[in-house]
Amino acid sequence: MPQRTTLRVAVVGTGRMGADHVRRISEVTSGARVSAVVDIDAERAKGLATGIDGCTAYTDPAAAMAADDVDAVLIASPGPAHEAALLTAFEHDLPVLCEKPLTPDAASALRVLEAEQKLGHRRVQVGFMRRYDAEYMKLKELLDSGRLGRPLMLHNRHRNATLPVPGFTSEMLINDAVVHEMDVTRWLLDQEITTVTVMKPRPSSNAPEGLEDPQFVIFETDGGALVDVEMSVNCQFGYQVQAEAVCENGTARIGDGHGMLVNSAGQWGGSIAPDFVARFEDAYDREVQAWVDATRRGEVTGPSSWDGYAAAAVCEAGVRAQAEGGRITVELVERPSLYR
Ligand SMILES: NC(=O)C1=CN([C@@H]2O[C@H](COP(=O)(O)OP(=O)(O)OC[C@H]3O[C@@H](n4cnc5c(N)ncnc54)[C@H](O)[C@@H]3O)[C@@H](O)[C@H]2O)C=CC1
Ligand SMILES: O=C1[C@@H](O)[C@H](O)[C@@H](O)[C@H](O)[C@H]1O
Repeated sequence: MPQRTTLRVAVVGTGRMGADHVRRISEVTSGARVSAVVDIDAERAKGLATGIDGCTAYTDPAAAMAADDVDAVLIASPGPAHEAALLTAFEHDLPVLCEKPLTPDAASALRVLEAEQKLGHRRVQVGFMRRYDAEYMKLKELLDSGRLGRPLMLHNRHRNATLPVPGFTSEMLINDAVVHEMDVTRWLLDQEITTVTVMKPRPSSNAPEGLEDPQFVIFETDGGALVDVEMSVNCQFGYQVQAEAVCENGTARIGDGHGMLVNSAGQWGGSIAPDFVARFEDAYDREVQAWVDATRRGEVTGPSSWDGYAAAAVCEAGVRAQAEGGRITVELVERPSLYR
């Protein structure tokens, strides 16, 4: 299929992630440019648009998506605003890269699935960027090769130095953060998560009053694997994401560090990224490039709306497990043929 000319992208939401994606598309990604930025904060949108040739600032996502110079949409507004933006993009049959979460709950994610099915073709890539991280990709390749035998367990650690955003809640540890482990579990193992259990130690004294941090989350899968996630948003020392697969004939672990190991002044060691923007910079670059390349070929690849829905359903079970205790069963509808 012939490549389309430069893809003209509207970026909806220009906060931390949106502004970073605007920079990425303008300076790193090939084959695309930012033709519109949208933010309910007019000054923020105007400030960004001013520095980019041929870029218009909007406060209304629908107005941007109706513009003649918009071919595709990158949604980076907060989760609760995603459904409306996605449905508007579908009205214009525009391809979308939607930051995680697809939507904040399973019912709204199902509405998105239904609307996309009415179009008759996939339009959405969900921003589960770990699938584009070099280390996660290697782990996936190894597990798929079968060299280590069947995966039995996956141990994960997901640590943020400090609260990712002010006002972070105990539920957000699940919905906003562990949602990444839900996606990588489903993707790495190619299995659905069937139950969620959440256990909580005594909260860290670094956590603000009322925040249950850290939390220990356990998934069971329909392939018989057991997965644990230690989740913290107050670990203080840096941003650390690790995963260890325990298989029948061996184990494989990623996330132990990058770059140099230095011996100096009686110490040995490397450095730890300060935050997700630094740790996953390459993954975001690869994710956006993959989306642009696929869109220019007229294809949709990567995590689908189904993956977004499945993660939302696991999040719901996780939040119930937090509140009620015990093992909560994940309720999933049957996978529609569009996503098989
Ligand atoms: N993949 C990843 O590792 C990460 C993904 N995210 C996701 O990215 C999205 C954005 O998160 P942040 O950039 O951290 O949030 P943020 O709060 O920094 O920025 C959100 C921006 O959207 C604007 N906004 C709010 N409602 C809007 C609407 N209806 N239409 C247009 N603009 C609107 C706000 O004014 C703000 O400028 C979220 O879905 C979040 O979960 C965030 C951090 C990391
Ligand atoms: O998606 C992300 C944030 O929204 C979330 O708040 C962080 O905990 C995660 O580490 C990051 O990847």
